[in-house]
Amino acid sequence: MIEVKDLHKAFGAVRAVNGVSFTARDGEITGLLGPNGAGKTTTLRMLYTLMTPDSGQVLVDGVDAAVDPLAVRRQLGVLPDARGLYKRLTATENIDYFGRLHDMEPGLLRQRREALIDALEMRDIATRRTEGFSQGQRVKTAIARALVHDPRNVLLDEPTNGLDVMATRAMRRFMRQLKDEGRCVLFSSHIMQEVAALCDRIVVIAHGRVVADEAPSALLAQTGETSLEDAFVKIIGTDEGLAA
Ligand SMILES: Nc1ncnc2c1ncn2[C@@H]1O[C@H](COP(=O)(O)OP(=O)(O)OP(=O)(O)O)[C@@H](O)[C@H]1O
Repeated sequence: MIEVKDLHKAFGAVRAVNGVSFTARDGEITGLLGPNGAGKTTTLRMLYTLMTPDSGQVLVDGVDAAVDPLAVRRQLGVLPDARGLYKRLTATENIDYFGRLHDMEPGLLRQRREALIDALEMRDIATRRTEGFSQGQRVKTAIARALVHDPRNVLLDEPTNGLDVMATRAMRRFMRQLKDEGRCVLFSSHIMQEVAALCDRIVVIAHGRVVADEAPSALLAQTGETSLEDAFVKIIGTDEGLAA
């Protein structure tokens, strides 16, 4: 479980994250939804301890990220916005390298890596160097690498960005599988459709603030709209929505 309490982060005069609080629960998919520049990536970066908040608190399975960042990283699997693969290494070597950084026992690492290669349908690219990989192939490799140590909590920054329809559908299936395994899955997106198709809970962020935090059905009821896209536009696009 991930608990975020009153996070703030400014870059000079830009208040990128301005008092964000929410909870992402185990066995659920939580979507962080907001327009470009809303503060999603900055929020996620603070959650995975890449960036220090100006104020506020992040708890991962009850562990405070400011107090024990290493313990928090062990509990997290992260697909960052910059996928950052080692291009001279094969997909398998990229995954194994992360497993070794997590001090995994070789037998367990092999078993877990092979299971992820199957689950992500990347057997055909497993022994290829990642240089020249397509967007979808890079995302799959980065996700396998992020999950090799079997984390309870999974953070994905725009996981379907740049993926085609088939790859997007496969990614959604995979995220549901993570949820069914009881993990806490938190991902960011600026695409309503994406969030609607997957989420148990939607946290809408605009201008660095949470403007809604509801189950999809409650979001519709709250806005009086019949489509989630209209609800999203209403929430972020009107003064009432922004003040909510
Ligand atoms: N390192 C930085 N230095 C200066 N400004 C930054 C930095 N990182 C983010 N910002 C600013 O903070 C605000 C929030 O950015 P952030 O990347 O968190 O948004 P986002 O919701 O992830 O957007 P997108 O959907 O476009 O990726 C933006 O105005 C952005 O320009």
